[in-house]
Amino acid sequence: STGSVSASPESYDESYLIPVSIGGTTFHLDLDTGSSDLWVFSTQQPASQRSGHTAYKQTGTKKSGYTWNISYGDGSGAKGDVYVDKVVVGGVTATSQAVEAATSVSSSFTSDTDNDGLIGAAFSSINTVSPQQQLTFFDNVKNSLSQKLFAARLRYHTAGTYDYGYIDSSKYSGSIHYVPVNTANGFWEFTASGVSGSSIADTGTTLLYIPDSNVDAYYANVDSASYDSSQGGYTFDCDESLPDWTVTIGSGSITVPGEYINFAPVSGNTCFGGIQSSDGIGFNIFGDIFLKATYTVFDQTQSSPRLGFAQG
Ligand SMILES: Cc1nn(C)c(C)c1CC(=O)Nc1ccccn1
Repeated sequence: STGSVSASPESYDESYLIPVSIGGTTFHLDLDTGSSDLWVFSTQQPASQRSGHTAYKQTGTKKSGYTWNISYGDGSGAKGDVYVDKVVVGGVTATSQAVEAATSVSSSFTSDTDNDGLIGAAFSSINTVSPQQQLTFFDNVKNSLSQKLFAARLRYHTAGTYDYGYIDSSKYSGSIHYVPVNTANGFWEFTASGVSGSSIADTGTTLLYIPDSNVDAYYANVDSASYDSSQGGYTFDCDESLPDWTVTIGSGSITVPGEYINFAPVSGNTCFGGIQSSDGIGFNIFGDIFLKATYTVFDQTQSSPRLGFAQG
């Protein structure tokens, strides 16, 4: 089988949401290649915590005694209990998917009323369900796909797609360049030339986080840029045109247009940069600012997983 689903950006491309059918109800979830839990808002939460969200009404079978608790690097988090239900994404069906229903979520999730939860697409080795880890949607369906892969085509300020089971050559230019993936930490982890340390391809993270030295070198070419500790990153005049950022990954190179690196206004005519420091995180994060310039293939067709990057 194959499938494709639209990925619609929230304002400023803060995240990209896909429609997911769970037990016959449609939820709008953030497909996150940086985590491995499929969790949704649920009627088990206080009404005030889930106001404005589509909430799961336990249509599936409860897995008694199973719980989950996830914390994300930005300090957000959620927890709850576990059901098994039918999940459909872009026409691809997992008949018995672990659906993690929230009993509590942190404030940033409650306040983002477009987002009804996350569908993780990293490796199942970092799923947080206890006492038995559960499989991601992709792990559950990959054997039924024509090819064991999915591909992300996120776009700047407009809807993109996630393709399942096939590569759509109309969505990129040039060729796809593949690099090996280190799965030891459960992420789609790879090495990028000229960017020190390990990097992860993470659709669930908004910005592009790279080492200080690369960040400083980039903003040295932006006259109005400075590091603003009150905002927690580099800011600049919203009207200043920004340089492109190019990186070599394997035998290919990807260019992020400067326009994509103006993330959003933070106050008046001051804008927050899409490139920020990964120092303190432990790895670099190639989030949406980068991914929206690419067609990225999350590929398990070989004996070892690999990532493919092409210019979008
Ligand atoms: C790891 C990390 N450190 N820091 C500062 C950031 C922003 C991250 C990435 C992160 O938190 N991503 C995320 C957040 C919520 C849901 C899904 N993904």
